[in-house]
Amino acid sequence: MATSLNLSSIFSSSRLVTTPSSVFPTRQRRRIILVTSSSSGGKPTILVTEKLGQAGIDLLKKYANVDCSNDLSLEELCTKISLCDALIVRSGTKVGRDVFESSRGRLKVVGRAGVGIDNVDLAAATEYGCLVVNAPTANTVAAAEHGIALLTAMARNIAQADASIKAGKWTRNKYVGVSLVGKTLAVLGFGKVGSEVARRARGLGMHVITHDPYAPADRARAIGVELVSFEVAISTADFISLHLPLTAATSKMMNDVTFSMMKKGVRIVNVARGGVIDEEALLRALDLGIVAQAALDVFTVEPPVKDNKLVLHESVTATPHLGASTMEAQEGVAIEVAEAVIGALRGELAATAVNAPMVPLEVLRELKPYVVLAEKLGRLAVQLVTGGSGVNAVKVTYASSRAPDDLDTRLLRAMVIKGLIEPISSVFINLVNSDYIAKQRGVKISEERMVLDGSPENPIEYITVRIANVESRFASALSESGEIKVEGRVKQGVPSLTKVGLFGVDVSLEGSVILCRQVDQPGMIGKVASILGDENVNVSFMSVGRIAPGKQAVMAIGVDEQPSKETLKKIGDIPAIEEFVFLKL
Ligand SMILES: NC(=O)C1=CN([C@@H]2O[C@H](COP(=O)(O)OP(=O)(O)OC[C@H]3O[C@@H](n4cnc5c(N)ncnc54)[C@H](O)[C@@H]3O)[C@@H](O)[C@H]2O)C=CC1
Ligand SMILES: O=C(O)C(=O)COP(=O)(O)O
Repeated sequence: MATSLNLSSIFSSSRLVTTPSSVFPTRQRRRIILVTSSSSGGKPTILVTEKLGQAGIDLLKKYANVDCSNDLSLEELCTKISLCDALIVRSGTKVGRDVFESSRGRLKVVGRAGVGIDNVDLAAATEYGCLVVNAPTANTVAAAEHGIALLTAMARNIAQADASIKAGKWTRNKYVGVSLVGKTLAVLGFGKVGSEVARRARGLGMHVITHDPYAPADRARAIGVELVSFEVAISTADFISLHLPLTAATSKMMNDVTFSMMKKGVRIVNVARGGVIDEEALLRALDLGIVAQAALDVFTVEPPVKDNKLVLHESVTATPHLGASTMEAQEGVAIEVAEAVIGALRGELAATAVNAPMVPLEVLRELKPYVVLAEKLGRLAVQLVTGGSGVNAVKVTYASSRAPDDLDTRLLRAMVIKGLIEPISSVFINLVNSDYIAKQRGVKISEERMVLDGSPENPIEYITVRIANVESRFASALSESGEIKVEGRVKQGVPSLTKVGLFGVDVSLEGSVILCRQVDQPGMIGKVASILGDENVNVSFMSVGRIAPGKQAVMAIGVDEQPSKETLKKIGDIPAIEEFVFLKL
């Protein structure tokens, strides 16, 4: 049975909502109350701390008192915020815990007029009951155009030549550039911005390849772009353009090791986030000539320090985070964020909300361990995907002896989506935006209810998550029909993994998991445990599921810490182990 989210009903009535511990930090779990008017009973007050398109300001003024105060110190911001119901920022205002604390409960919405919300402390926002919304689509083209502008300017030394001629020189030989036509461009991250960059680069006659394990292959094919592995992308490209979110997996993705795999003389563009590049390593690669040139719009620390060596480097073209700065994009994001902020102040739902799940407390209490289970199954399943076909068909099965009407699966569905998409994206997913995000990414989620006999005491017996039409980096995770399949139950309150592909296992879903397929034989548990023990990795549990004695078995090992690459290699080198995978929960 497919369940759709009727979000407006969740926001209506008393507007009492709560945050589940699995989704948002637990330091201060409290009920969030969204109210529709300012505490003074009159018009709400909205503080705008950075340049915002006039169309957005005009819209805000129709509904609220608008205070546009740029360049506030933290102290000034903290003083003003206690008099404001909403705050609108771009990337230059740090909205940390102290801001939420200082608001003393009055601040109800933070609007980010752009995509990245790394400058807003989401955990604190949620704890203080403050909704955060962003404007994820209106600056996509601007960022893509800036990427292309940097690519072409870099290849033809435009910035350097311009500085030279302005200094009274007429230097022609020094600024001979390189051509783009026929060259290979690797686009890393084939999301909204990356795909627009790819489309434009094709128009420049470039051969475009992309690495994004989660992007739909048909979208790439439609614009003549080849999806390849990370290694192929970085080692064959003449140009690399970064369009990834800054996540744990992408942080310093460009480092000494990855630079050493690149073609000598590669050229790099970064319009994503500074933290995706190890800036020290880039300096070394530039000085060694591995990287011939770089064009950077974003930096780990913004603004960069005055004598930042990258900014001053002759082979670097730098811009001060201008990706979204076109008249059109700024008007667009201003309208997008203004509508979302006004809607949220009115108590309506924002499709671009990045926090604030809303579920009645009674439902939440009962479903709490299943919420954790759903998210972790999604997280496990997506980590098993490999290859370029992309995640586009996910089926979630809830086996329950409850009558279908007696089980609200909206939160579970949202949490499966959260588990599937958050590890691979810059978006934050909750009950409000999960379906929107899944649809936007071309991920079709279907739900199925399996009605079991027996006592309806437990809301759910087990949940199965299947991803169709993908390859797996752990072949044993495939079901008979070729889908990645993971299944879990709540056992004595603890979410547990009970099936991987065709193999039954029994693993509580905490910490991380190593899955190994092996020839079923005695002594395997001991061998793996002793390798992990040698590195002081604490094993929390082990379980083996086999097809038949002496045949193949899947061993699941729960570990508290992430084992080193060397340790994982030692496990893989055990002769009886046919394949293995390390999964973070
Ligand atoms: N410089 C500027 O002014 C602007 C910068 N941005 C930044 O550009 C970046 C991309 O933004 P959007 O395209 O809107 O985001 P998006 O979420 O639409 O696309 C990101 C893509 O990266 C992929 N991805 C995630 N992890 C990956 C990995 N480890 N390897 C390969 N691919 C991976 C995702 O599957 C997704 O398709 C973000 O960092 C955003 O903050 C966006 C707008 C303006
Ligand atoms: O939207 C984004 O992610 C950006 O990086 C744009 O930042 P800005 O609004 O120009 O400060």
